[in-house]
Amino acid sequence: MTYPFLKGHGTENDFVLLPDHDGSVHGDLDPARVRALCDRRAGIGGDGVLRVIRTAAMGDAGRGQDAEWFMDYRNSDGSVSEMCGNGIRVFARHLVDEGLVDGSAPIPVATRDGIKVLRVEGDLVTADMGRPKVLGETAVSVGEARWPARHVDMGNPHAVAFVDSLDAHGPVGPLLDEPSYDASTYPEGVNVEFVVRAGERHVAMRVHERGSGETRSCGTGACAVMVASALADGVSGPPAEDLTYRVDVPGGTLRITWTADDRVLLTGPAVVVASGTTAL
Ligand SMILES: N[C@@H](CCC[C@H](N)C(=O)O)C(=O)O
Repeated sequence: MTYPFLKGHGTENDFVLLPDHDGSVHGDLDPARVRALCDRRAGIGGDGVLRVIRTAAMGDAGRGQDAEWFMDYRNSDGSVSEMCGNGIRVFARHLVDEGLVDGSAPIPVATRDGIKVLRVEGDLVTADMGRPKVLGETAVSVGEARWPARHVDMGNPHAVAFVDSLDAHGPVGPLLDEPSYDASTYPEGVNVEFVVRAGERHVAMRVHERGSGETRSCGTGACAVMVASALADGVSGPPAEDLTYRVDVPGGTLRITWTADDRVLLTGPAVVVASGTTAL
């Protein structure tokens, strides 16, 4: 049996897309299948899988969400996450490319973190990620190095640590292993962002993603980093007027706006680069 797939990325955070509009093709999407699809040598390769399914076919997860399409996201280890900021931007690109939605209008997409609204403008896709939750201070460590970190929830959990250098030969290292974190703060695991200042309202980051390891970008992570940076810059909550930061990631650049009405907008490129069939 073979199945259609597509491959896309947002700032090199890459995904296998599985069209399964009525939910009849992939059943419960077994974690072993997700791992096989994401395998960079024996599979297609990706940081995660985006199942493209109608909300009506998602059962309880989609209940009460007034959006035709649902982004059913899995990390490359097969685990489920509530939200993926780059993934949902690639998802919207795919819906527009395939004529499944009107790309000239806002696009609502249901997720495990509720409905997100996207706008596609040329090469750029913006996701309204909703209200950030700033949940206090924590700490993360890599080997002997330990940093204070800001706990920010963007629908999924993040720990944002400001460091002196992102160099893989420095204390942050190559991030081959998961950083240590406080399991009582993050019982379901955490995405850890390491951040340096690059200029005014301009930062750079690396990320170790829960369920995927180090990736070249993380949209929700960039949003968490922007909020933590703005707070460190003296903003005490939702800004008086819209505030935009540039966030550089290894795979490109994202622009994050924290709006005066307390929403976070994530903007960057998103492309679908291949399609085919797979027997995996
Ligand atoms: N890469 C994503 C985040 C994917 C989910 C994350 N690994 C988690 O488990 O929460 C993004 O672009 O936001």
